[in-house]
Amino acid sequence: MACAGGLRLTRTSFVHEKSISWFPGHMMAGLREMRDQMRTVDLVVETRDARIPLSSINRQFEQIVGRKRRVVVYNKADLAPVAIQDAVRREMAMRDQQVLFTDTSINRSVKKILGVASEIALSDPVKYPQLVVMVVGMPNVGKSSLINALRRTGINRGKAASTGAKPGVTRALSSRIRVLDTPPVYLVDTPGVMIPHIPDPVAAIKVALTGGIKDNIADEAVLADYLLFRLNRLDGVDYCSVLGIDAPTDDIGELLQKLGRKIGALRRGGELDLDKATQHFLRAFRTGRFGRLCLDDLDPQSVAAHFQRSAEDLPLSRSQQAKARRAAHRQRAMDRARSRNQD
Ligand SMILES: Nc1nc2c(ncn2[C@@H]2O[C@H](COP(=O)(O)OP(=O)(O)OP(=O)(O)O)[C@@H](O)[C@H]2O)c(=O)[nH]1
Repeated sequence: MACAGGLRLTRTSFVHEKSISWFPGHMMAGLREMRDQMRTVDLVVETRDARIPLSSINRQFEQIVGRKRRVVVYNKADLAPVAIQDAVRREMAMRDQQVLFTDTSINRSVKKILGVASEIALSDPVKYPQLVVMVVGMPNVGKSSLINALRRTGINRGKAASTGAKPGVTRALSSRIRVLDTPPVYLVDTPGVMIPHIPDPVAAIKVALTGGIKDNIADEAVLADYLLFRLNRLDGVDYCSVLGIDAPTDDIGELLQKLGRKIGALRRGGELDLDKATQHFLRAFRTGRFGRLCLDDLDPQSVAAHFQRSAEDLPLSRSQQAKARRAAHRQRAMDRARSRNQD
C-alpha cells in the first residue's frame, strides 16, 4: 500500500498506445561524429540512469562502439534504491557488461571510472601515451556532470562541460578534456542520443519522467498519470505526506485537484491550475522527494522480455548476436537451477 489510510487499486495495468519520438538533427549528426571518431577512442563510458536501468539503454551505442572496451555507468545512483544494484550487476554481467554506479556529487563514487581508465593506460604505456575516453548516453543522464566530476576528482580543476536540468544541453562532440595527469586520460563529451523510436510506449514515458525527453514533447498529463500508477504499486512510498494530501488515490484527476488546492495553484478568476499541479508532482519525483525509486521491473523474466523486445527493434551485429546467445544460455541455466531449488 502506498499511503497510510488504505487504497483500493482501480487499475491492474497501465495501457498507453502512443510512443514518444524525439530525435532532432543534432542527435543524428552526433551519432555520425561518434562513429567517425571511434577509431581514436580507447574506452567508452556508456552512461545510463539508475532509476531506469533498462529503459535508459540505447542499443545504437552498442552498434557504434563495436568491439571497443566499454564500461556501463549507472549515474544518479543517489536517486535509485541501493537494493537494485546487485540485480543490475548480475543481469549486465550475464551480458558481458561491466557496471559501475555513480553519483556525480561524490568524488569517491566517480573515482572508480578513473581507476578503470588508469588500469588500461598503465597496462601498455606505449600503446596508450594518452588514453581517450568517450562518454555517451541518452539525454540528461548526467554525462557532462560526470565529466566535470571526473576533472574535479582527477586534477582538481573546475567545470569544462555545460550541464543543465533539461535534456539536449550538449549538442556536439567536445574537444578532449583532461581529467588525469598520470597516466594522461582525456574525455570527450557527446550529445545525448535518444532511441529514434522507442517500441514500448511505457518505456518512453519512463525516459520522459526521468528528464530524458523535453516536457513539451512528452504529454505531462500522461507522465503524471503513469507516475501515480507506479507510486501506488511501490512499497513504502508515502506520497500523501510528501504532497500534503489526505488520502491516496488511483485517480490522477483527483490527486491533481487536491494537490492544486494544497499548493494554491490557481488561474486568474480562481480556477484550479492543473498544469501547475502536474508540474509540481513531476518535480517532486525528479528531485527525489518520494525517496529512491526505480521505475523498471528487474525480475529475470521482465529483464529477459526487455532484451527480447529491443533485439527485435534493432538488428544485432554478429558479436551482439553471440553475446545475446550466451546471455540466453546463462538465463536458461539459471532458470533450471531456480526450478530445481524450488522442487
Ligand atoms: N541527483 C543527481 N543529479 C545529477 C547527477 N548527475 C547529474 N545530475 C543532474 O542531471 C541533470 C543533467 O545533467 P547533464 O550533465 O547536463 O546531463 P547530460 O547527459 O550531459 O545531458 P544532455 O546535454 O542532454 O546530453 C543536471 O541537472 C545535473 O545536475 C547525479 O549523479 N545525481
